[in-house]
Amino acid sequence: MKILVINPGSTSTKIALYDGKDSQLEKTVRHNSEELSKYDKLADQFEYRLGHVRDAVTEGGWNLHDLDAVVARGGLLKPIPGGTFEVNEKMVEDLKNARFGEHASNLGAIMADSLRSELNIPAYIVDPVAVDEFDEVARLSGMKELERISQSHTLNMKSVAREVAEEMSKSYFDANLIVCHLGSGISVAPHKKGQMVDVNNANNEGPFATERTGTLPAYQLVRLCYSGKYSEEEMVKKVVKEGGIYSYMGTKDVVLVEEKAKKGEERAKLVLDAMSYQVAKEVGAMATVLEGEVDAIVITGGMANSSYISGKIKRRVEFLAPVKVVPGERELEALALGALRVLTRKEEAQVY
Ligand SMILES: Nc1ncnc2c1ncn2[C@@H]1O[C@H](COP(=O)(O)OP(=O)(O)OP(=O)(O)O)[C@@H](O)[C@H]1O
Ligand SMILES: CCCC(=O)O
Repeated sequence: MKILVINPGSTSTKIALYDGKDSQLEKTVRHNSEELSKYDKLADQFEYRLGHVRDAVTEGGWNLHDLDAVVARGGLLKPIPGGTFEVNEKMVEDLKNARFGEHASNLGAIMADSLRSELNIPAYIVDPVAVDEFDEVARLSGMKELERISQSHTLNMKSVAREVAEEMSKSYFDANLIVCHLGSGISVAPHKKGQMVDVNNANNEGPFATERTGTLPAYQLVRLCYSGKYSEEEMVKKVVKEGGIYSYMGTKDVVLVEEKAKKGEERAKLVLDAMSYQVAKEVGAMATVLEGEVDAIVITGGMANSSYISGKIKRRVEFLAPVKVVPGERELEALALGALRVLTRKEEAQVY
């Protein structure tokens, strides 16, 4: 079964060709900001990025007409459960209109849909950012106008959680895990027997991350919004793109910050320690969601490559459960396997 995998990120498009479970090609196309700034809206980047996808297929020695299916990372959709979904008209309409917000992964299903109609093959998304498996009790924020929204690194978290559960000779659906994805944003989620029953919204709640503030002191935030110094757009940028490590250190390169900390720069060390401390606190909170029944705590994502950061978190949380570190992300593989489960009829595709 020949599967084309597309994972659009804010500054890159990752593409893979899978023959069954075997990866035949993995390619990351980096897009410079000058190129992307030509497009007003995210959805306008569609043709440009799809061109790169077509080139990658040729580069891999495949013909588009050889493909059995296309699968892409899904983005900000209406709240849906985890799993594999068929790309359909309603989904594409919501994404094109950014009905639930802008996110680079919104482009995934738009591109997959175009190839679906051109090649007459099935198109899927798997475990999108918008997966919502919240317990009702997790939805209340404390202000009736503001419901908590589930937005997280579901794809990588669920894929790594399946793998860790298997290592423990359990099914994902029998295990209780707390998964921390440490990337440009951070997600900390309790996975209770295969359901992500809570998670900090990785865009604006929980620990601060490379570029995001996470939860902020509400009253001070309100005052800053009304200070007259910033427009709404600027405030959103401060929270989502210019917060966290970037706000304190002026860089999003965590390797560089770690080097500075190692050379004795106090501020760099304090920032890394504070971020690790906040992640550990969030794990503690999520352990209460699982009522203390935690089989393992999993640390994954780009920053899990740092033994300094994962070590700091581990020290504070290992009293709760064994800690497993799975650095990096395996989103391309997770997408291919999600499509394959449906193509081999192990799972039924859900309808959006
Ligand atoms: N060896 C490393 N040591 C420390 N930090 C690292 C290392 N490798 C990558 N990182 C950091 O990991 C972060 C990127 O993680 P990742 O690749 O998971 O993020 P992303 O794909 O940009 O965003 P997200 O995971 O939020 O979708 C960057 O801040 C990067 O500096
Ligand atoms: C919103 C969480 C997912 C991401 O940051 O990419």
